[in-house]
Amino acid sequence: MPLLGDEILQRPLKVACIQIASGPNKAVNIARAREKVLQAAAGGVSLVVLPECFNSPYSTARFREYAEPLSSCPDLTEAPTFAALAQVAQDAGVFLIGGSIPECDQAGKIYNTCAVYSPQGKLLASHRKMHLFDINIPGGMSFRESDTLSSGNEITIVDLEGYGKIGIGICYDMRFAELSTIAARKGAFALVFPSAFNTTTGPLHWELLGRSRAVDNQVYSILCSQSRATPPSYPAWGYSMVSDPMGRIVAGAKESEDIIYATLEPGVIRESRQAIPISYQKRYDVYPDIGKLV
Ligand SMILES: NC(=O)CC(=O)C(=O)O
Repeated sequence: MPLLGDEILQRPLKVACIQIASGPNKAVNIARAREKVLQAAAGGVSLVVLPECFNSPYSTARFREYAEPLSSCPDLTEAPTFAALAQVAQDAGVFLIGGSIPECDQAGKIYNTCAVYSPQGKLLASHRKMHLFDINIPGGMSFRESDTLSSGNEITIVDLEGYGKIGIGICYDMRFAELSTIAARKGAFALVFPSAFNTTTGPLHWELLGRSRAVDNQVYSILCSQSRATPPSYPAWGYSMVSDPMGRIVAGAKESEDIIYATLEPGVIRESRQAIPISYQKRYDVYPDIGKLV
């Protein structure tokens, strides 16, 4: 893991995180996302992030209905959301982390997938949620993504040309520290999580996990949530946030619709790594080097 931030983040990067809620009308969800990406880009940003499941209700029963192929799918040929993401990345001239949407593969399986586009509208990478959100908190939140979704099997690191590399996870993926640590040890300067925590787990773990992943790895973390919706919709937590490598929240939203902005600075990564050089203090003689396990 490099000590100095300059090596991993080549120059300051202005990012925006769009906190919006999705509804049942897919075309409206796509149009709202486009409008907000263009609005954020007008603020001079180079990287824009959308939240998890922004083209559909966050509901296991509805995912198939909203799914689209990224390459091919037996019953579906149209991919209006992926096409709109590519187009708006190009129109806005930004790197776009396209939140996530249900993706259908050639076998007809559905994934919760984040597509990443270049400022020219080229698909740079896609991440399929690796850890499915299957929980049951009595009196709180119950959810079983595995009822309809399949899990991805790859850690996704994307090169944003001219800046450096970022690691991508989707929401529940942030609870699994290994994914973040592997991305950081492979040189990512930021970990980006399109998300939709909820009113049970959000107050307990959202900020804690966002700041922890940043501090563990001395990188920026970017958590981009859906905004709070009214019942019976999924009660997304909101509170999108950017944490710096010291765990300071440098941009944050409340629960309602918002766009937050932050500038990621190489010097902040460098200073945190010089001051607290944990990457050199790790005891790989005692525990295995996680970066060498992949
Ligand atoms: N929605 C998720 O994937 C995760 C979540 O809400 C949580 O971990 O809590």
